[in-house]
Amino acid sequence: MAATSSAAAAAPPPCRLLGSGQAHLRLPPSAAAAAASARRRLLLRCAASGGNGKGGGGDGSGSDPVLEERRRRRQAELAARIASGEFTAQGPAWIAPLAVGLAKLGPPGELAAALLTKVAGGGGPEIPQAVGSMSAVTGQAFFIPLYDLFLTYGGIFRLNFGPKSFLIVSDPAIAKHILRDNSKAYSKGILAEILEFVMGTGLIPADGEIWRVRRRAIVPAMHQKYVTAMISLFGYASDRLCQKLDKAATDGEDVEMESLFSRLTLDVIGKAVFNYDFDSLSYDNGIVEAVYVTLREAEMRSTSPIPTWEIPIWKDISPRQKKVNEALALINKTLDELIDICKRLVEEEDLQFHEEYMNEQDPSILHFLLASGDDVSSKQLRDDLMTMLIAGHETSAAVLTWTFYLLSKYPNVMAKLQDEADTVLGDRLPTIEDVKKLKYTTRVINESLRLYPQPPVLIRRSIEEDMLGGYPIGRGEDIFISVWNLHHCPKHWDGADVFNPERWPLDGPNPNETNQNFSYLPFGGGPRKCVGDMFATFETVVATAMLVRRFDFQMAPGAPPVEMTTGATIHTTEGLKMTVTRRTKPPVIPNLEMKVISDSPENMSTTTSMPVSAASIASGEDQQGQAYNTGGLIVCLLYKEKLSGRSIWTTARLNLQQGFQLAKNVSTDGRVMAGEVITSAIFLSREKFSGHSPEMMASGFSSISSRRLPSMNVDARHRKGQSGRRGARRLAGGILLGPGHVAVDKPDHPDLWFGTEYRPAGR
Ligand code: HEM
Repeated sequence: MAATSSAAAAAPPPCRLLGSGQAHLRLPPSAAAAAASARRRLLLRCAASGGNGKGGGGDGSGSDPVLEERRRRRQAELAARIASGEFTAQGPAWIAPLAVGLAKLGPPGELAAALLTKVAGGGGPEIPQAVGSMSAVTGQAFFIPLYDLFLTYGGIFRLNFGPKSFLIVSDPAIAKHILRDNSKAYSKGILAEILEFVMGTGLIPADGEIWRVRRRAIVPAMHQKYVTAMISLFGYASDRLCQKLDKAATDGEDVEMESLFSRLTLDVIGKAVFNYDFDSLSYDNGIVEAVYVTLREAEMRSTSPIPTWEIPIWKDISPRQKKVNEALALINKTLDELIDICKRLVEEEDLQFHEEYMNEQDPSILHFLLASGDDVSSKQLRDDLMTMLIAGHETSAAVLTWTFYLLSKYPNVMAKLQDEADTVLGDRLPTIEDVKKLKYTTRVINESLRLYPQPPVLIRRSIEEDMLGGYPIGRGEDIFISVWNLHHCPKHWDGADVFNPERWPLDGPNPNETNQNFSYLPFGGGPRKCVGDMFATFETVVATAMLVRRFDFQMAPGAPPVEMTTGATIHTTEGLKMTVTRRTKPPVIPNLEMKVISDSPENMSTTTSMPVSAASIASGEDQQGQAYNTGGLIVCLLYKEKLSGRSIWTTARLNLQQGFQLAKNVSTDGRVMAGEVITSAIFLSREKFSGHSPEMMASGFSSISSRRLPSMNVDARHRKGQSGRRGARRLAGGILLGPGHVAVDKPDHPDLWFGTEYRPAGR
């Protein structure tokens, strides 16, 4: 996103950007009382607790009471301090910072400050002023206290922090004026300063002519055909994450979802922007580490009280800065190499450039830019790529993190979501048509972005004089447009703090800043609106649908409380630790005619037709024994019903050779040649291999793995009290060897089950 950008920017530092300082000024008693009572009524549960479950959306299944209490206390304290007038300044805008400066000079200065405030207090209408205090913002994300101040001071007020002063905008009409109607009067200000070291003059920080030229070059690269091509990239990347979660579910390990989402979106954006596979879900290589070092630095700079990176000698000797410089050098080198490779590809290809130009093998934005003949320096190209990498990475990761947090709190939303994913996706990787049908999933993302906007604040600086909300403002004003406040404003939203995807009708338009008249700004608005809005929406919808289709997600027992902090976007303070369990649906057990082959190799070709159903294996001790006696190989077949698209499980008992034979018949796209079977998984009972030579087993396994049998994801549980997963292990080709009993899941045998799921070959 502009996210980072915005984010970093967006997350102006409680310290460096806001400085420090203390105020002591008055709010008229009646106004203070009214504000306090409004706050009591409207007290926002802006904590990560996910709302109170009222309203159409969730059931509000509980948040941490200790956390809630701490939050309530903090807010009540702040509310009381605001009501006491502690934060209220009077007089013209320049007075408070100057008065604070004078007061620091000792008693004479204090006297001068008091006089100044008194004399200046009698002017015309002035922007309401609040004076920030460090103690009000420490220990929580900086945008949270701004919400209470907004309820007191209104849609525009000035916040003075020591010598610094900011205009805080929470009014949709003023936001529209700044972002859209008079956008040329505003630059990115502080944001550009903070991000210069990593984004240079990339699209997010750039202003003026550079921004105009680069935006005109980059926007066309994200055309409809490109975004459609990205859907399969989102699907594959999400599938990789599913595989990781499969393993965690099998191993019974909890997972930290925030970092996994960060990796998922890094993998996506690397391919999408410059065709580089970070594969960060699999490895932590140098370049992945370098990207994270750089991101952390951007966050640190946006929240640090002292800009140590600007101190002449220190910046050259500090180990931290050295590491950052090395990371940047590695990223730049990698980008230069990718640019060179791409240039060669463009020279060699004989595709004609046109509006919807796209190289199928490399649909990246970089490829489009080079093919378009974009006449730009390597440095500018690197700045643009780096900007999009950061913009498209952190925002999407944050959206997924908070969406899954909310889903864990609202199980009824989760159930609806899973229903939609089952119906629309079945076992397939999503297509663009599927994504359009995932309407409820899209509403969940829309609503998640309302409650947790990424970034929570947009930053601007006035470069001309202007009128905001009826108040004149001068040049050089630093402005924070609080998207958080706009999205939580109790006047605009019913149940503002409730996660309620139903507030957005399924058959209505996709909510955006235009149809919500700037009360909803998930992707900004006006000429600087996010260029990746459709990309990001599809990405998060695909990932969400694919994950919830396969897994249930709950907060892990003993997980640290989920609280917000600001980096480039809204982060959790201690991660999002979740327990992931595979969804086990009671299998529909058909009485299908299955071929059961005799145990002896001579009779391999002789097939006996007899009815075999899952129940015949799972329903009793005798039959289980029988299953093992046939040769120890149970093949699970997943049928895809042609008409309904529903999956049906059944099993057949086969001997080893038969199993291998079947595996060989699985084509590389996962379909068994003959019939409707789309995948298979083979489970073996180790003890039962005794009758087969090691050579035969080895050749069987290698033939399976060379066919890339798609049964890579296998869950097996063994009968309670037996060796369990300790004895189970994977072999080549995803075959699970387990010493225990294996049987098909069955509602009346919840402790006996196994399953596998369809994967396209090679995934
Ligand atoms: C859910 C994910 C995303 C969110 C919430 C998001 C949000 C935003 C917002 C709010 C802005 C406006 C910033 C401002 O006005 O200061 C923005 C700008 C931008 N975003 Fe995104 N973004 C997301 C994903 C992406 C992706 C995937 C890309 C690239 C592929 C991207 C590229 C950009 C760029 C280049 C800008 C700057 C546009 C300009 O200044 O002309 N964003 N984003």
